[in-house]
Amino acid sequence: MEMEDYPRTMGQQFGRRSWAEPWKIKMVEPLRIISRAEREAALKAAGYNTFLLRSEDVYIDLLTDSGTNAMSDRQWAALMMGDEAYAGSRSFYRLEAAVQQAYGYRHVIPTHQGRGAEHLISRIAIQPGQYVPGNMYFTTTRLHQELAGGTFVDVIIDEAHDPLSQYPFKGNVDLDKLQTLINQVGAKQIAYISLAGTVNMAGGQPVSMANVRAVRELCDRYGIRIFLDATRLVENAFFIKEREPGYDTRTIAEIVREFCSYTDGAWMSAKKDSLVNIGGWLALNDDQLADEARNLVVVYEGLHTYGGMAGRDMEALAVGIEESLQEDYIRARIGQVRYLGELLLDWNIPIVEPIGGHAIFLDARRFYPHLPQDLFPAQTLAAELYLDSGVRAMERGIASAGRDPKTGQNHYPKLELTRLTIPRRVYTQAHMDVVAEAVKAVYDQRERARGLRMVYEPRYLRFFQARFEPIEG
Ligand SMILES: Cc1ncc(COP(=O)(O)O)c(C=O)c1O
Ligand SMILES: N[C@@H](Cc1ccc(O)cc1)C(=O)O
Repeated sequence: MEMEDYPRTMGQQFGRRSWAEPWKIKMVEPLRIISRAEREAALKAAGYNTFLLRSEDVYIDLLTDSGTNAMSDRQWAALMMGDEAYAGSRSFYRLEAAVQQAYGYRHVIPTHQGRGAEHLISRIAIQPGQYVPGNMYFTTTRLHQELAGGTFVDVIIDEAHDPLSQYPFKGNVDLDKLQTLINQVGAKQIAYISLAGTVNMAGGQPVSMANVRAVRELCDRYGIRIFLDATRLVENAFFIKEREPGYDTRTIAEIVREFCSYTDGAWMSAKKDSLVNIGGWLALNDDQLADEARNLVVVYEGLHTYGGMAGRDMEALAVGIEESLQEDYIRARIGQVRYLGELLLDWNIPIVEPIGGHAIFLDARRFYPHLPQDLFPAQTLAAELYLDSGVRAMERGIASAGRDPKTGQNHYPKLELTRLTIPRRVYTQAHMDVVAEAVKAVYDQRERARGLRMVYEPRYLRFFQARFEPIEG
């Protein structure tokens, strides 16, 4: 299929007719915008790190799509049905069935959120000294792999590191890179393939079904397992349906099931695709590995029938899984992200293309070509955007990439991005217009930006708590 075949806007896809969200608003939460002088004070107090702002001081919050989703009336009703038994909660069995049905794995171990599950899978499936190839790093995923003694190796295709590449499946694994690693270290030294769909750090880019099938075939030749980060797999399935030959008549639910069938298990941050505010799980097909995970979960998360979630959380999650697979929901979800991205493209503002699933990623290298990466261009852009409009974004560049644990040297990622992440079912098209105009205003003053210097650097996941000061001049 040629790239020209893809509809650039949802509007084009449906001719001249507009689309709208498949829900109406039943409850509202007031927003507040503080003055420019107050924003300057708030940003300074936060060390120019948007993670350290108080949400009260934020107008439109595009920090993350994690746990920031609006639940449906059915989910709120489900909360009342939570069974808060310590052991054997009815709500767990309901969740277990929902995960088995939607994702197709045999064993389900609940966790408080995604990184709880990342911790478990890393502890049980990595031997110290082993390698973990994956389609681009994710911060928490890689850290847990490293803490378990593993070394992450990036085997994503080169296109993923190029914000301008229009390749439709920029999340794909490069089979040659994977084969080279196998040849170099030997299959026994590979713990598993860490596969994510979509790929968060690449711009929410999808993996094709053909690619996961090919990875499966390669791994079968060597007896290597594949574990999937299923956090945004529903969004990935939307892109497969839209772009991959043969999938346009398949349902999102069928695509999700087929994708998972090529993998041996998955971990999940349910705070994204599954439309809840907290929760996660680890799912495995192997009985012995599942026993180990079920044993370890009681050490770190809670009993194996709640894993850190309340019974009500598990009820809401079970409903959220079903809702996430509805076609009209996912079309509107991705459609809203595209709406914002296309406004920015119309103004020639540099973003990662094609537009991905959960966010618009501003390309800070092209936005601020005069700022070297050591002056934190993406962090600077997030700070400037907040100052201009009270819109909160997130750095996804050199600060997020952290340091090599062996050499202590900074990683210098090719992608230096500022992420405008869209919570699900929360903001309207008018909010997207305001955000686009705010980005435009910052773009119009781009020569004035001077960059930041890091003055406090925590040891783990530094971007969450690091503090910065502006470069004067
Ligand atoms: C792709 C991906 N994997 C894993 C995680 C970890 O999940 P959590 O934030 O729920 O711990 C996140 C978000 O943090 C994510 O975006
Ligand atoms: N996974 C969430 C929360 C998070 C943010 C940044 C991180 O590096 C880690 C976790 C997100 O992508 O928004």
